[in-house]
Amino acid sequence: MSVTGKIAIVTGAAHGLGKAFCDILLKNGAKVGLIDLNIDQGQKALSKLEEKYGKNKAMFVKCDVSNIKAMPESFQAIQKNFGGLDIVINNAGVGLEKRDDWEKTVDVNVKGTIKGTILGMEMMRKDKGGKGGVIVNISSMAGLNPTPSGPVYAATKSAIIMYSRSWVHNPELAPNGIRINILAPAFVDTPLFKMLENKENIHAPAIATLVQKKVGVLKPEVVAEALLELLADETKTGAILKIAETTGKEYLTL
Ligand SMILES: NC(=O)C1=CN([C@@H]2O[C@H](COP(=O)(O)OP(=O)(O)OC[C@H]3O[C@@H](n4cnc5c(N)ncnc54)[C@H](O)[C@@H]3O)[C@@H](O)[C@H]2O)C=CC1
Ligand SMILES: CCC(=O)/C=C/C=C\C[C@@H](O)/C=C/C=C/C=C\[C@@H](O)CCCC(=O)O
Repeated sequence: MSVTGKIAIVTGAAHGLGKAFCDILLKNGAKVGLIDLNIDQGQKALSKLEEKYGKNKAMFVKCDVSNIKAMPESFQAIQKNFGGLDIVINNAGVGLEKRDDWEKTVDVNVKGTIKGTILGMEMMRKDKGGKGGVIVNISSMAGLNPTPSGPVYAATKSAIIMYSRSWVHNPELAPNGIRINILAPAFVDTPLFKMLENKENIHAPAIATLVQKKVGVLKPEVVAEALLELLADETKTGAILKIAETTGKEYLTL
């Protein structure tokens, strides 16, 4: 499936990976709805993308994806504005771990991704008036391996993998034209990664440093190329694409 002419939603689009995903989608001729809870940074990201790719191809909608009651309105606003929906990237995620705010990590990473998947399926299913489409849920290598620096974060990223793959095994999905894939990057150079460099924010910082040396740090643009591959290859559903700077890309079978 070429993304040219397709309509996409990217959550957590103001910074880091989300912004890079919007960039590559627009570069390849898609229209993109950016969702983020940060209005200032969301508008800034939109302005930069408009400078590069022109007006009316992207829009920004403020939404906190941990507020699942607010999410339908944001998805519907994008669908209505562009006249359809073909691609959903559930990317918004946080790594709050050390303090009492760990519940936020569950709310954003798990509840936000689940609700985004439900909305994507409802809006794109052929038996509900959609044309079919593809959902990519952003997990992490931390969802595949024990991660002492962030047990809560790792649990949320594992949950994303099995939630997504469970839907793929539902016999209603393929006939309705819905594919769901999972992208599992190791460290990527984003504001979230910079937050991890402050050892106050993570458990077992010495282990985190060792792991980082082992897996390296990816550029967001490289991960965005991998996303494009998961979107474009129509044979891929239930795929888990792992990517790390030192070892490159690898499709996993669980
Ligand atoms: N940076 C890394 O090393 C890796 C990141 N990931 C995952 O990739 C995704 C993106 O991460 P980064 O770009 O690194 O993070 P980031 O912190 O640089 O950007 C995340 C964006 O999500 C937004 N956001 C946070 N909470 C939100 C909420 N409740 N509702 C809506 N928007 C919200 C933020 O405002 C920000 O714009 C996350 O799911 C993260 O877990 C996965 C593997 C590695
Ligand atoms: C504060 C909690 C936390 O750790 C948050 C992390 C947030 C983002 C970065 C994360 O998504 C990247 C993880 C990369 C992990 C890479 C490897 C691990 O899976 C452990 C591998 C262990 C080994 O090979 O020995």
